[in-house]
Amino acid sequence: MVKICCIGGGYVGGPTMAVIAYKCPSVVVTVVDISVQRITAWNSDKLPIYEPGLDDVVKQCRGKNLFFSTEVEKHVAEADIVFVSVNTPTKTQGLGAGKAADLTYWESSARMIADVSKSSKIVVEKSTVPVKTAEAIEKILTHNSKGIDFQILSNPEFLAEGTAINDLFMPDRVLIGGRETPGGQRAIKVLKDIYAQWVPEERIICTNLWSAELSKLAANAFLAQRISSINAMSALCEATGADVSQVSHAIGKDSRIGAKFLNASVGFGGSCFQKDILNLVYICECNGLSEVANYWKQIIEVNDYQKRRFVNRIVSSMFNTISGKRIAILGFSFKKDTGDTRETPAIDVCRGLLGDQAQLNIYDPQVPEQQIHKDLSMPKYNWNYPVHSVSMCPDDLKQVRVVSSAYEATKDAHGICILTEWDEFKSLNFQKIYDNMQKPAYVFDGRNVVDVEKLRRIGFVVYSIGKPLDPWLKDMPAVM
Ligand SMILES: NC(=O)C1=CN([C@@H]2O[C@H](COP(=O)(O)OP(=O)(O)OC[C@H]3O[C@@H](n4cnc5c(N)ncnc54)[C@H](O)[C@@H]3O)[C@@H](O)[C@H]2O)C=CC1
Ligand SMILES: O=C(O)[C@H]1O[C@H](OP(=O)(O)OP(=O)(O)OC[C@H]2O[C@@H](n3ccc(=O)[nH]c3=O)[C@H](O)[C@@H]2O)[C@H](O)[C@@H](O)[C@@H]1O
Repeated sequence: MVKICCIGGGYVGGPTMAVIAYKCPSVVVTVVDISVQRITAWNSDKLPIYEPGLDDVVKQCRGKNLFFSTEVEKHVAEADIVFVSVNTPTKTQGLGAGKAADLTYWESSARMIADVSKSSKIVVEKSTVPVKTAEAIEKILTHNSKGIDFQILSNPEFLAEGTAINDLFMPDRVLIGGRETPGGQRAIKVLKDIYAQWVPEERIICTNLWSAELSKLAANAFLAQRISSINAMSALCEATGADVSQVSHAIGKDSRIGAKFLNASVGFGGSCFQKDILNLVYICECNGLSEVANYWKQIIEVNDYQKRRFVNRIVSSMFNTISGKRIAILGFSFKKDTGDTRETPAIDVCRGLLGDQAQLNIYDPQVPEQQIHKDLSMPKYNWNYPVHSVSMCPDDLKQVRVVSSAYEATKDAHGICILTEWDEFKSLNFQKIYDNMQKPAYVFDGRNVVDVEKLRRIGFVVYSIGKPLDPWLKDMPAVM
C-alpha cells in the first residue's frame, strides 16, 4: 500500500490530498501541518477553508485513508511519497525583498525530510517555486541523506480557489517533471500511476524538472496578463464610450484568443498571481533579462493602476471628498466562493478609501470580521506567510464596521462598492437599498455584476468598470 504524506495542509495541500484519497482508496494519505489550529479544524466539522464540495470529499475519506496530523516527522518518516505544499511567499527583507520567493519553509521541510528519513522517498514539489528549486532541494537531501535515495519531482498545482474540487476531479492537465535518469523516470511513473486512477492518460504531461517548474510560473503569468490586458482596455472603454463586456465578447469569439479570463474587474487578487509574477521578474533579472522582466512587471503595474483608478473614481464622483461619508463594501474575498482574502483588491480599495477618511461598512458572506480587521492593519506581503508566524494584533479600526448583510451595510450609506462577484449581490433588492441610502446614492461596481440601466432607472449614479460613463461621472473627471 502506497503511503503519501503531504507537508502543509492549506488551500492546496488539503483539497489535493483529499481528492487523491477519494480517488485512490488503496493509497493512505496523511496531511501534516505545524499549525495545530489548522489540523484541529481539518479533523472537525468546520474545515479550515471554505471550498464548495470539499466537505463531502473529506467526510467520505477521513479516518479511512485520509488523516490529518501535527506529527510531522513521524508521518514523513513512514511515507513513500512526500508532497511539500508549504508557503512560498514573497521575501519581505534581504536580497530580492519584494520580489524573490522566500524558500524558508521549503528548505526547513527538506532538511527535516533528510533528518527523519530511514527509507527511500519520492519528494514532490507541490508549492509553486522558482525554477531550479529542485536542484537546491536535491542538494539538501543528498548532502544529508545517509545514503538514502531521494527522487525529486515537480508537480505544480493548477487548481483555482472556489472551483478546486472540480479542477482536481477534472484537471485540464497534470504536470509532472522529473530527472531524465532511470531513477527519475521511475519516480515519474509512480506518481503518474496515482493520477492515472482518475485522470485520462493524455492529460498527464511529463517533462524535465525545469520545464515543469517554469510552466507553473508561466501559466499564472499568462492568466494574469489576460486580466491586465482587458483591464487596460476597460480604461480606454471608459474614455471612448466603448463597453468592455462587448469588447470581451467580440474578441473572445476569436478561437485563437478564447472567451475565458476576459472579465474586466477592479483588479486581480489571490495569493499567487502577484507573488508568482514578482518571482518570475526576479528570475529574469537574475538571468540578465531586464526587458523580459520589465514586460512581466507591467502586468502588476496595470493591476495596481486599476485599483487606484477605482478609488479615484469614487472620490472624484463624490465631489472630491469622502471624509466622514459612509461607504458600503460588498464583498471582501478575492473572488466569489472562497473566504480567502490574500491579496484581495478589497484591501487596497478599502485602504485607499480609509486614507481619504471614509467610514466603511463591510459585508462578505464568508470572511470573518477578525480577518477583515487583520487584513486592513497588516503590512503588505505578510499575507502569504503561515498564520502562526505573523503577528496578529489588529489595530482598532474605528472607521470600519463589519456587518452581517448587504442591507445592513448599505443602510444610510452614501455609496456602495461591489468588490467581489458573490451571486447574492446580483439579486439584491436595489429599490429597497436605494430608499435607505443618502442621496445622491452611488454604486461603484468593480465586478460588473449589476444591471446598470435598471439601477440608473431607480435613481442611482452608477459606475461600472469599462462601461459607458454615467453622465454624472463625465462631469467629474477623475485624476488617474
Ligand atoms: N492557493 C492556491 O490556490 C494555490 C497555491 N499554490 C501554491 O501552493 C503553495 C501553498 O499554498 P497554499 O496552500 O495556498 O498556502 P497555505 O498558507 O494555505 O498553506 C500552507 C501551509 O503550510 C504550513 N506549513 C508551513 N511550513 C510548514 C512546515 N515546515 N511544516 C509543516 N507545515 C508547514 C502552514 O502552516 C500552512 O498551513 C504555495 O507555494 C502556493 O504558491 C499553487 C496553486 C494554487
Ligand atoms: O497558482 C495559483 O494560486 C492559482 O492561481 C489562479 O487561481 P485563483 O487565484 O484561485 O483564482 P482565479 O480564478 O485565477 O482568479 C484570480 C483573480 O483574478 C480575477 N479575475 C479572474 C478572471 C477574470 O476574467 N477577471 C478577473 O479579474 C479574480 O476575480 C481573482 O481576483 C489560477 O487560476 C490557478 O490556475 C492557479 O493554480
